[in-house]
Amino acid sequence: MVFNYAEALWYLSGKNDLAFIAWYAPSMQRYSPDGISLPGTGYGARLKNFGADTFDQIERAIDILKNDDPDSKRAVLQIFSAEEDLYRRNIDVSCTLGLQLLLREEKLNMVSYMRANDAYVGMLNDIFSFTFLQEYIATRIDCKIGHYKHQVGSIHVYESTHERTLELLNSNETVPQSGTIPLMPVGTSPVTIRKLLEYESEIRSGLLSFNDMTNLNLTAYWRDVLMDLSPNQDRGRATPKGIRDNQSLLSTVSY
Ligand SMILES: O=c1ccn([C@H]2C[C@H](O)[C@@H](COP(=O)(O)O)O2)c(=O)[nH]1
Repeated sequence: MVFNYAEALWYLSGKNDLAFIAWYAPSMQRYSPDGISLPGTGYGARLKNFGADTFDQIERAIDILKNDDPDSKRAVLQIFSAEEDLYRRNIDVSCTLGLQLLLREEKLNMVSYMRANDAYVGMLNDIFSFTFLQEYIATRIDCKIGHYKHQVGSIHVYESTHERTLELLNSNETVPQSGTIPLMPVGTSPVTIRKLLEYESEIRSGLLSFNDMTNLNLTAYWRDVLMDLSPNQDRGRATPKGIRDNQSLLSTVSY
């Protein structure tokens, strides 16, 4: 879960720097072609700084659905770029083509379109971060969350995780369902996200300790997220977990 919140915030930072995400998951270094960035997997740069004009697609989608055309079929967050090097020499090509937002009956639905998804390692992370984004946008529009549809061209597992995948599928393990699911607080804004990102950077620099976090001027939900990111967090503590909710929202996951 720590990685999930870190990845979601990393996307909202609008950057694709390796330093941020590798702090939570050092294995991400493997996918960086230059040791500095993740040009394909760092979706935040595409979402919030698309192309030469560094266009913020998230703010545009919110503006369209809020102020231009709530019924729009055009609120698409484009991630994959035709300019990416698709040859094997490139180790980091975007797996997500784009995310579509559809506001219907006052609920915000999301459809994700992926060219490829690793069902064992990548899928849950992707579903977490995309539905987190869906919830963030719904909060900004001030509407309820609708369905989430996950569309994938090639969904697969690798030989290295094949055994573990089969074990998981054959086990009786179930996902614990909690009674109440905290929702992202009303009033969450770009200012909130900016503040969170500043605090997150202080966590990585060792300037913000777990104990300092109790005094931050943040709602309990966002304080819990930050506490989750802290290296000296209390791992037994209950935290807001969007992912539990996501499972019931999924309408299709296998193709
Ligand atoms: O957000 C992501 C990014 C990558 N991958 C996985 C899918 C593929 O298994 C692999 C990328 O392989 P290529 O198709 O780029 O070779 O990474 C995901 O599942 N989700």
